[in-house]
Amino acid sequence: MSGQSILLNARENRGRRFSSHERDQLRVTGLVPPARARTLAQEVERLLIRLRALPNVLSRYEHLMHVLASDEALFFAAAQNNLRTLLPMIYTPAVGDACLNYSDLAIPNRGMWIGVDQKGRVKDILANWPERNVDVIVVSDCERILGLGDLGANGMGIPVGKLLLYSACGGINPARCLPVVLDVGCNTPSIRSNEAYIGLDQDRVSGQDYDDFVHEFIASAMEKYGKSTLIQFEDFGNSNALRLLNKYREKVCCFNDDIQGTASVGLAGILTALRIPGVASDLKDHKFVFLGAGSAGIGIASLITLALVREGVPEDEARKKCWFVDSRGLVYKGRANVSDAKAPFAHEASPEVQAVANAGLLEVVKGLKPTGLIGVSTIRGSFSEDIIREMGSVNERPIIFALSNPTSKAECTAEEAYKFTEGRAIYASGSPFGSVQLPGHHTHLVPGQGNNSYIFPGLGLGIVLAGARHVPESMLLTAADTVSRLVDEEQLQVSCVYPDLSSLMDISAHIAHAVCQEAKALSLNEKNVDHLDIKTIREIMYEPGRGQI
Ligand SMILES: NC(=O)c1ccc[n+]([C@@H]2O[C@H](COP(=O)([O-])OP(=O)(O)OC[C@H]3O[C@@H](n4cnc5c(N)ncnc54)[C@H](O)[C@@H]3O)[C@@H](O)[C@H]2O)c1
Ligand SMILES: O=C(O)C[C@H](O)C(=O)O
Ligand SMILES: [Mg+2]
Repeated sequence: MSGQSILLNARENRGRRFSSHERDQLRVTGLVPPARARTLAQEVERLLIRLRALPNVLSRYEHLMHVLASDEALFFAAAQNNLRTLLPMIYTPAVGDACLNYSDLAIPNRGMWIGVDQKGRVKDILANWPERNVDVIVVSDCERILGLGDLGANGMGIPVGKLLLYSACGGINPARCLPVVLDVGCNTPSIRSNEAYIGLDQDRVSGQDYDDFVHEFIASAMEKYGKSTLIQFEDFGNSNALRLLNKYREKVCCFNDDIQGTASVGLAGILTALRIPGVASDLKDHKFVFLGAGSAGIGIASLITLALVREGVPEDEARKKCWFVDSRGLVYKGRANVSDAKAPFAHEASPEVQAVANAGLLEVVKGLKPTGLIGVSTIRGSFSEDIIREMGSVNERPIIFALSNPTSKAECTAEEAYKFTEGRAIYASGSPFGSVQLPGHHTHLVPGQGNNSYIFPGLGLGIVLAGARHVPESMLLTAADTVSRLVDEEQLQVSCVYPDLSSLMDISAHIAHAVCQEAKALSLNEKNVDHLDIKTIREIMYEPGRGQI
């Protein structure tokens, strides 16, 4: 490799960090400025200063994508050592803005867009990806990007962002990550009317054509990269997400992050809340009302059910702990438009149910008196002051999770949840909110970020290390237990139900260890995991300037 090609290769390039000896050896002397070699820590500091000086979310996103494309070690060193600062710039909420504007961003291409017009040629197109080994593929058809809807090919920011977290939080080598958008069209006029739109200018395909295309992609990816490559389905629309998961979960090493990753992080937060004084300490004694009965809500409720079954509660009874309100109101047996996915959580039309069946969320909360309210509806403000106050009046410590992303879609803010419950709410949100100091309260309250980013990097790492053939639900359960266990007393004191975000690399090592053990217990591991204790896993995780997996 010539000196110039080293500098042009993001994986090799170390810019001004090459020592004078390396500069001579690699023949880059003269091609980088002559000042004395800088350290990675100095470069990270400089990058943070630069980011602070940039005027807005999109300029910071653009800048970071350029750093990523020119100096990967710098990007990931900055991210791993400054997760609290960098995550909101590359993931939710910034990635939402980035996707809305993707066609107009001045950023290098990253990932693969495979168009439905290329049906029959997917294998050949995949051959264009330069890497021979891929551990994780995150694939989206972009029909439901965060709570922003169908963004078509602009949704690439999501698979890219998820995989950046695989490396920054889960220590997967970035060279072994493949972001994919399956461009099956877009039904959002404002996205397609942009003359610079990067996707296919056509309506979404559906039905058999859609299924065949998705299948061709999965079969081609398996053929090229092997059966142990993990496929993460991300931000598919509601009509396809669960259907595709059920179709492939036993056949392919895959999971759906919005259903299963979310379920795991949701359950982790709930399990942690049980340890806070004033909250019933037994999961059996809880009742949850979900606003939104889509992938995320059904996913969380299904895993709560599994957690209760594990404690000996019969499945039917366990399901009764979860209630759903969707855009048509309370979900109950006999109501119109109760899909197969919602049906297991449709309650008998008892007088108690009928009394609130046609009322809004406030009446439902008044009637059912839930211990927890979980927002997965994409509707900002749907947890109104009245509703939050009602949760506060029926619970000493109400659990209020506003999980919709990005920030602009959160059902309520952290401040609203705390203010209207006099600081008693146990609050978490999908996108980050800062800590809150209520007047007259001496401790500040710290909202947890109930985001599947606590789960998928470690889950994926464990799956890759074990060479797991499938991803059974018990892995999601074990990941939830692990995250919950890692929440310390200090976090609980400030009402935070998740561990410190900046320790995500360590959290992922713990999850990966638990997942490897689970794979072994179920004989799903193609690889030996006996030597993989937490310390060993932590040591082999990708960290710039250190060993790589
Ligand atoms: N925090 C996380 O880790 C996480 C993970 C997954 C999804 N999410 C967020 O959750 C939201 C939902 O995601 P999803 O995958 O379930 O989407 P989805 O499209 O599958 O489901 C959305 C649900 O909301 C319901 N809804 C829409 N308007 C409503 C209204 N006015 N009142 C009540 N319900 C209404 C819909 O009927 C549907 O059931 C998104 O904003 C997404 O970003 C967060
Ligand atoms: O992407 C996120 O931040 C979480 C989740 O997968 C979502 O779709 O909202
Ligand atoms: Mg998602």
